[in-house]
Amino acid sequence: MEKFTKDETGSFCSYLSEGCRLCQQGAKMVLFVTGLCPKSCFYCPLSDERRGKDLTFANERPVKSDEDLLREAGLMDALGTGITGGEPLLKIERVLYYIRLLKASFGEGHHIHLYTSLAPDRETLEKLAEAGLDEIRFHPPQSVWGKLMDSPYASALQNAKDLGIVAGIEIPSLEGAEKVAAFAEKMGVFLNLNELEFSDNNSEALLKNGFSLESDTSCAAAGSSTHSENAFRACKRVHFCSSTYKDAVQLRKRFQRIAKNTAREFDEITEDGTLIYGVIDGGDQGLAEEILKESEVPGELFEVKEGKIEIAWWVLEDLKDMLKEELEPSSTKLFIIERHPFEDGLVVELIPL
Ligand SMILES: C[S@@+](CC[C@H](N)C(=O)[O-])C[C@H]1O[C@@H](n2cnc3c(N)ncnc32)[C@H](O)[C@@H]1O
Ligand code: SF4
Repeated sequence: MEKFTKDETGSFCSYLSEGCRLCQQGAKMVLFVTGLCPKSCFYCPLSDERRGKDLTFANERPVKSDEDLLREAGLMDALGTGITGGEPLLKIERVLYYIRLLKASFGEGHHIHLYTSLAPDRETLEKLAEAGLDEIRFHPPQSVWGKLMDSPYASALQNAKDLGIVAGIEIPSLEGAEKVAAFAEKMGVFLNLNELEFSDNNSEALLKNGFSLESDTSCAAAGSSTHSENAFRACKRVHFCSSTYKDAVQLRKRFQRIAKNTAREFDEITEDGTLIYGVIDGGDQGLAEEILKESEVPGELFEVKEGKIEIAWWVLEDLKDMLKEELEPSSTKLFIIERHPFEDGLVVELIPL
């Protein structure tokens, strides 16, 4: 029997695919190809903004042109891309186009994996292999977990392997996972299990299906990890990715990569990969600029924007009394902000001065 030890986030594994390895470094861009999907998994985490809509995103950035995609990959210094959705294969031509574009722009070494809940035919897999797809992860619905050997997923996995695509199965960790593990073992492929997570959109369905939150501070569903422990015994190549791990490690590392590439001289990068800077907002901006000049604040420590000045937080702290006295009559606001490291990134904290 395989032995396993959990790390501090509750994850454990006996095998990590190359796609997972890069994801753990925060080096995988997430390419959401379309929000369209023919399945209706009760645990589907897609938001209303994406579900059922034919929209494309690179990480959180809407993709309207190739430049949007390439710019996002450049910003985070991506070493690879995970193609997801919705169901990416509903837009197969788009998927093939993006695989070719990414390989042509960043080299053959740019690692690309794809998620699908379908069992594509050989011809589709041939096209994907020709375009350069490195890894594919199948997500069969829970209703077929007990009869996978007789399902089209068996031939899809075999065809993918024969065509030189690294193949695996990726499912949420639910009852019956050990049957999928036995199937993965027979097929000689890896199995990724995701700790079942509550999201804004699936909470009601998860509660209805008998799940509850593991704790007040986590999105994980209680009991999900137990099914992975059973699966681990049935397959040599298993990875259980905990909800905490996704938040604590993957996202933080991706933010750190983006922050390193986008931070201005005066942005402080936090351990979480968020940025902290000061803002002089509204009011008499001309006077604000004058005060900064008179105070001999170096030009690289602030940036003048439409209706506001962004500035090193420590400079703003030093000058806040003077700025308040001079600018308050024109209703200027001073604050320090912490936000996710992209344009209009989510504000984590805002401290008025
Ligand atoms: C979000 S889906 C995206 C691609 C595609 N729609 C699919 O389901 O395969 C990627 C993986 O997320 C996992 N997943 C889906 N809903 C989940 C949930 N509520 N909690 C944890 N993992 C989930 C599934 O294992 C799936 O393979
Ligand atoms: S296959 Fe993926 S996108 Fe489609 S319903 Fe299931 S979880 Fe949602």
